[in-house]
Amino acid sequence: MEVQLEKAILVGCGSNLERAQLLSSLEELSKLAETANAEVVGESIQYRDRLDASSVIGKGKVEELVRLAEEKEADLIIFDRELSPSQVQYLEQRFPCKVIDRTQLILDIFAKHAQTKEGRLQVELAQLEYMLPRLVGLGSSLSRLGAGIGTRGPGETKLETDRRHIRRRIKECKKQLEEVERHRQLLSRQRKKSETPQIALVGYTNAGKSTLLNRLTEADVLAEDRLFATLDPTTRYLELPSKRHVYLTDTVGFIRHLPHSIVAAFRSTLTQTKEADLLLHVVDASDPEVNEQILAVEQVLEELGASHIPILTVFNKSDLLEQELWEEKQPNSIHISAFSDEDLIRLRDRIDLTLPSGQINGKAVIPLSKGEFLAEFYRFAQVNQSKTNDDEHILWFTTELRKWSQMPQELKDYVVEKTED
Ligand SMILES: Nc1nc2c(ncn2[C@@H]2O[C@H](COP(=O)(O)OP(=O)(O)OP(=O)(O)O)[C@@H](O)[C@H]2O)c(=O)[nH]1
Ligand SMILES: [Mg+2]
Repeated sequence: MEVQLEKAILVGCGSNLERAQLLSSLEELSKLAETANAEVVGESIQYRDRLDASSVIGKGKVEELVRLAEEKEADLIIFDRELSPSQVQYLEQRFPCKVIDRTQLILDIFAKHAQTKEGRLQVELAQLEYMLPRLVGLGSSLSRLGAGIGTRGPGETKLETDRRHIRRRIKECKKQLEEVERHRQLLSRQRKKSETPQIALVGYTNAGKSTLLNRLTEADVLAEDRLFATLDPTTRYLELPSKRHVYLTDTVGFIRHLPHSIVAAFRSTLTQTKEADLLLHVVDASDPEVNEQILAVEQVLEELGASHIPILTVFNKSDLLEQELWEEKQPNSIHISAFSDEDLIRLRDRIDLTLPSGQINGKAVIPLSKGEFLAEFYRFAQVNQSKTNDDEHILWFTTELRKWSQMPQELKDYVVEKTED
């Protein structure tokens, strides 16, 4: 099927002092636009210290861009910042085509890529909440947008444009999400109960998180050179060199100015990040904007309440670098290429060393008739005190969490008390 590309003009705006950031952000916007099936036919940056309240870029610049839009037969103008409802209204009246902002573009991509029921509900909720205050007057601005980028909901649906229906749909989405979340919590509680440590892959979009999940666990997650390839979390079992088993979860990537509505809507998906025992922060070391990307990820982690979790920073794509620059600079970091088998061995070892290993203290009671389990028990725990009465052995023991997670269930069945620290 031939995909209809929409012609887009990108517009950046900000102080002259932020010139470098504005340029790189616009470049990123261009990648986002391509991911959303737009063809970029023009770009423009307006440097000004104070943004114009109604038009953002100033009336003269608007006129200039209107001419450019006509000349290039543009279908849409994309602003590289979030526009207020009144700004959208003002700009739409002037331009001969659609006007959307960075947030709307990201939401559009999310809608296109969401696969699971939960992912779709989360995106739709974020889109509708974003839309609601922007529908002004009797005729809605969204219906004026026509079709294409900015009007699509998840799963090829068209977004609701009627204000009353939107309110109703928001309620429905929230209700359904609560149900999905209850189910997710159940699963997560089961995982916690199994005492298997949880590791979450986090990082900027396109850093290589899914590639690493696939390479480490033989999962089959789509990994692609495009932004926001992954929206729905995938969890896989991984055995570390110490034979410890862990869960490894891959989830949605972050980006600069990640819309708040997205962070809010994806909160339940992202709780997996918050509950992890270790975060692998995957960084594309070959990206010139690597520092900004690290900062953006750290900001989102803070917003999620996950900044207290131990982090191992994985500088990925080292095969694209001429020299290794990072390892010495950052503590708790490792430099790898996801494509190198040797590097993956190093990474596994490093995860093993970094993953916190707590202790379990407990008491086990083993019947005399099950003597064979007694010897087994000594293999997995340090016995501090023991007592034998007429029909059972009573043991007080300490063991590392990593050994505990390897202890066979039939042995664990004899443990009658335990505490973790
Ligand atoms: N050269 C090189 N490319 C890599 C490496 N790791 C991943 N890639 C490529 O980077 C692109 C993005 O990889 P993904 O694994 O999809 O990235 P992601 O972090 O999951 O991205 P999102 O899901 O979009 O957030 C793909 O084209 C991968 O093949 C690496 O070590 N070296
Ligand atoms: Mg991915």
